[in-house]
Amino acid sequence: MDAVRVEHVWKSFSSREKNQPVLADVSFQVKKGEIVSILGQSGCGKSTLLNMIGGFERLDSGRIECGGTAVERPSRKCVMLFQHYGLLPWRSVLKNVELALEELPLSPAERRERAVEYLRLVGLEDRLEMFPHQLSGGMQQRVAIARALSIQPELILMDEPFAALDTFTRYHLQNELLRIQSREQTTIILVTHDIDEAVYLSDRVLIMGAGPGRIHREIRIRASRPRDRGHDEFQYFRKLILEEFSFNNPLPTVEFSI
Ligand SMILES: Nc1ncnc2c1ncn2[C@@H]1O[C@H](COP(=O)(O)OP(=O)(O)OP(=O)(O)O)[C@@H](O)[C@H]1O
Repeated sequence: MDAVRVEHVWKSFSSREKNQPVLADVSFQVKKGEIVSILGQSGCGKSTLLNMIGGFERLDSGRIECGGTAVERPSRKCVMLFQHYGLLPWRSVLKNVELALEELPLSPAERRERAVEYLRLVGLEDRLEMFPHQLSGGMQQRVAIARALSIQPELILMDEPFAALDTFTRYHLQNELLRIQSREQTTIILVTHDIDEAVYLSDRVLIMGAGPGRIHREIRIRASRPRDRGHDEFQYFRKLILEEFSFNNPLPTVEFSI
């Protein structure tokens, strides 16, 4: 069974002056345990699509299913991870993760145990009592990842989760995410602007075009894991995606005509 089904989804936003079509007839499926990235230029509707899958935004028409059930509102089956970690500054690392578990049927001791287990997975077991402002950006995002995973969701939606981090921290966290994802077999849909990130993490990349947003190509990344960013295979997929956006070999601009 598909973990996520997006079927013929249309969406527009209306203001007093006009009706702006944002998504037109978007359909795709994601299998359980798959990592799918959505790439597209700014404003093509990627975040809107992610918000609709998460149940935060209504569709105009079409249907979205998560785990075989129509998505009508946010649910615990699916968590969202953003670029800005969304931690509560007045709660310790441990308490931030425990907070996410409060609605689950766990005793306080079990809640603590689960939070510590996931913080250990992201290498933060020695920072439990620290507050977010005492951590680096990469560590704060690790807390957010631990918090998202600790709920043991069926689906994680990520909206440019590593965009605010420096390259080395980003690479490190991408590896950690893959390691944990393969253990938990969590399904991930990731919105990113970073072509390398999409090739490194994904089983498939969906390329969106704008005006209104549509998926105009799907690229299956048939590269073995763990992936090597310097390998020809990696460069092949990178180039394929760059060509989709016409970033390779741009036409020379004529400066003077005589
Ligand atoms: N709540 C809203 N009300 C009105 N228009 C909106 C709303 N949310 C998004 N839009 C518009 O919908 C379009 C798509 O926005 P969206 O944020 O989904 O794009 P995006 O592809 O994620 O962009 P970016 O890559 O820059 O984050 C934009 O033109 C945006 O202005």
